[in-house]
Amino acid sequence: MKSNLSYVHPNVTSPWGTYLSQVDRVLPYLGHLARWSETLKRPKRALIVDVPIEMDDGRIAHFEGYRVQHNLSRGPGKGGVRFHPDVTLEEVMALSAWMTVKCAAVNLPYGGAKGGIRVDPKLLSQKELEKVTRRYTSEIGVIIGPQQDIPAPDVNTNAQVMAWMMDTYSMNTGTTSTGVVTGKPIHLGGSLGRVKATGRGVFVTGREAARRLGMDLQGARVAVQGFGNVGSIAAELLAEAGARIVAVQDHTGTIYNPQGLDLAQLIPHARQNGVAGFRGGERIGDEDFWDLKTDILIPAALEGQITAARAQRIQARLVLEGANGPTVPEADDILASRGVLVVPDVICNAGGVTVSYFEWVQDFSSFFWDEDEINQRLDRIMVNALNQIWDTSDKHRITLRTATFAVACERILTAREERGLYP
Ligand SMILES: NC(=O)C1=CN([C@@H]2O[C@H](COP(=O)(O)OP(=O)(O)OC[C@H]3O[C@@H](n4cnc5c(N)ncnc54)[C@H](OP(=O)(O)O)[C@@H]3O)[C@@H](O)[C@H]2O)C=CC1
Ligand SMILES: O=C(O)CCC(=O)C(=O)O
Repeated sequence: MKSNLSYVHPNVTSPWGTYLSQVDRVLPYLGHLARWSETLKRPKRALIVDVPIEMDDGRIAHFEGYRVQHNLSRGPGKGGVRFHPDVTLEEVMALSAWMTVKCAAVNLPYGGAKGGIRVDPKLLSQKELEKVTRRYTSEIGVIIGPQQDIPAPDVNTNAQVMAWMMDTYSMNTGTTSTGVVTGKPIHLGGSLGRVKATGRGVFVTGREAARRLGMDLQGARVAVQGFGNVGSIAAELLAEAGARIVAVQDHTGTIYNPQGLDLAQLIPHARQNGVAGFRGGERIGDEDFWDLKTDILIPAALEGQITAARAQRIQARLVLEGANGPTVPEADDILASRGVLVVPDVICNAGGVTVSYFEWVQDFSSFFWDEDEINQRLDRIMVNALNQIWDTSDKHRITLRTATFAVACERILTAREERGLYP
């Protein structure tokens, strides 16, 4: 039956339109499971909440918040919470769906979920930020929980925000529920290695992809868009492996140095002021970033950044998708036809949720692992998952993105089929 919901026919370059197009591309590889494909195209549950708070000046402000549970076939929902002025329901739907695919790609016992609040946290005081976080947590409290749906950090959220979420949920339920969120501070049940885990996963998949391409990381030129948690850590680890970070871009501008930027100075500078104004490189136009001669490009900001036009200009041989949904479908085709290898978000940035899973397991057992053990387990899971995806890509002659969807969707839909339909 034709649906009258507007999100069913979105623009193909929007996040949800991009995701639906990615699903369409994998259907020929799903065999009999393809009859369950609508499951992938419909979020299981979407909650819109009003988040009212009293601002420091006495005004009452209302913010719109969301929590979408895309699929719960393989386990509880899992996925971050984003605070950003452009967050929409449709965007959160796409982000939650990519979580479903990502968790299955690395074989974690989770479904996919995501949340967000349409708010610019840069305009809030710390007290206002805490109020927004706590009210949002109470409002979505009806659908989250250690066995239901476990939020984590995403854009503009961090360990402090997770601590407030954990505390609010714990107060509301009369329990100490460390397992309700991951990415918490260490002494509140957080895991060693979680802060760097997403960037580390980008590095691990990048290292493996470079090895298969015969690309030496020593001296490889890297450009990074988005220099927050994911971008800066991926850059740091690649630089430790000998790569040269020649360009970084954030909201404040783009900095370029063909000899390599000094990250020990750039990272603290960027945390305070953004990358613009950094003296160890030349300021270039934001659009010029896409023409730079590089070996590796890491989009680590928001969705839809690699458009068809930019895909024609990208010089890198390898794109590591730190961000979720950075490449629109037409750009994917252009990059493939130009021989640019894309390691897709749904495997490339899965390091974060993998260590979130370790955190959740540690919280349940109240037994905590050391950082070496965490990093080794993370490396092993990422490499094994990537190898399987690579084999699938070779077998069917499909992109790594479609291969990741093939591996993941087979797991998701098998679980769906095995659970059956009737209450
Ligand atoms: N944190 C995690 O564990 C995970 C994150 N991801 C994904 O990685 C991406 C980045 O997340 P994360 O690093 O956590 O977020 P952060 O908030 O730490 O950093 C986001 C970075 O992106 C920059 N940015 C935002 N918009 C633009 C733009 N239009 N052009 C250039 N730069 C921009 C920000 O710049 P500024 O500060 O100037 O606004 C900031 O440097 C997102 O897509 C997220 O979903 C994926 C998996 C896990
Ligand atoms: O750590 C998590 O649970 C989820 C991280 C996330 O939001 C993502 O992978 O996009």
